[in-house]
Amino acid sequence: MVVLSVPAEVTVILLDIEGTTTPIAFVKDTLFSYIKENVKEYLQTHWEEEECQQDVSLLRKQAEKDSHLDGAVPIPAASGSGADDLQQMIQAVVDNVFWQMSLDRKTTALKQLQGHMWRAAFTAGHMKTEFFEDVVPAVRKWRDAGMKVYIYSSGSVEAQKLLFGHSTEGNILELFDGYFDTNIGYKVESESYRKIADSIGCSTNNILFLTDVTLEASAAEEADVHVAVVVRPGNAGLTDDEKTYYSLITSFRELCLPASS
Ligand SMILES: CSCCC(=O)C(=O)COP(=O)(O)O
Ligand SMILES: [Mg+2]
Repeated sequence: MVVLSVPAEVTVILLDIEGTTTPIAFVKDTLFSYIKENVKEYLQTHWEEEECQQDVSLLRKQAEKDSHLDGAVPIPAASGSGADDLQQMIQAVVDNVFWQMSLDRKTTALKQLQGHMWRAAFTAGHMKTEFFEDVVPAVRKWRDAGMKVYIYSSGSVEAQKLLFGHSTEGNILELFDGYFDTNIGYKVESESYRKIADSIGCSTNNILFLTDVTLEASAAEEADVHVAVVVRPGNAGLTDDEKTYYSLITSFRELCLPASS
């Protein structure tokens, strides 16, 4: 087995979800399919609720920012009160969600709605999160060795807690010291990693970030965070340059913690 030595200054391991702890196939075929199949009915059922109105309002603001993009789907401002107007509005939101998902956009607005929609499916036991088999044993081992373990995903913190609270391994929320999402900043922006370090109360070079996406790895590295790129079945391929440049792991078992941890 290839081993990657974790630098002695690392005290925090920061984990991405999709493509790192969890197969992309689970996210696409289960989580995202659920949204596509249920978004219209969800909006029709929950439209009058405060939480749903906040989600729609955030999506509308995002749609305004996106108006210059090719194929962007606008969401009209609430106007009349007729049933036809309501159905048109709901259809615009549905179309906007489908458009954003077709591009795998990671906007806070889309992720917030998705998190709220998954709540019913997870709490009813209709969905259980899948992890690569090495993930949970490794996280337990890291924690036993004194490491802090955090999650940083584009999925909302609320969604992250649903994922780790309802998994094929049971409720494993206790394994994590905290959760970050795009409210702290996008994963492709270096500043997000500085803010995460501030929030944890450590230096950026105390963090090792594991992700499948090299744009995220590059942003983290620019902030002086240690990174390793996770290569899993179903992940996007890497270029030869990326393979040479980044430390790669195919399993969390390949990480070797410093002796004092
Ligand atoms: C709670 S994560 C659900 C998956 C998701 O919505 C997503 O965008 C995954 O992004 P990641 O940053 O974990 O690659
Ligand atoms: Mg990922």
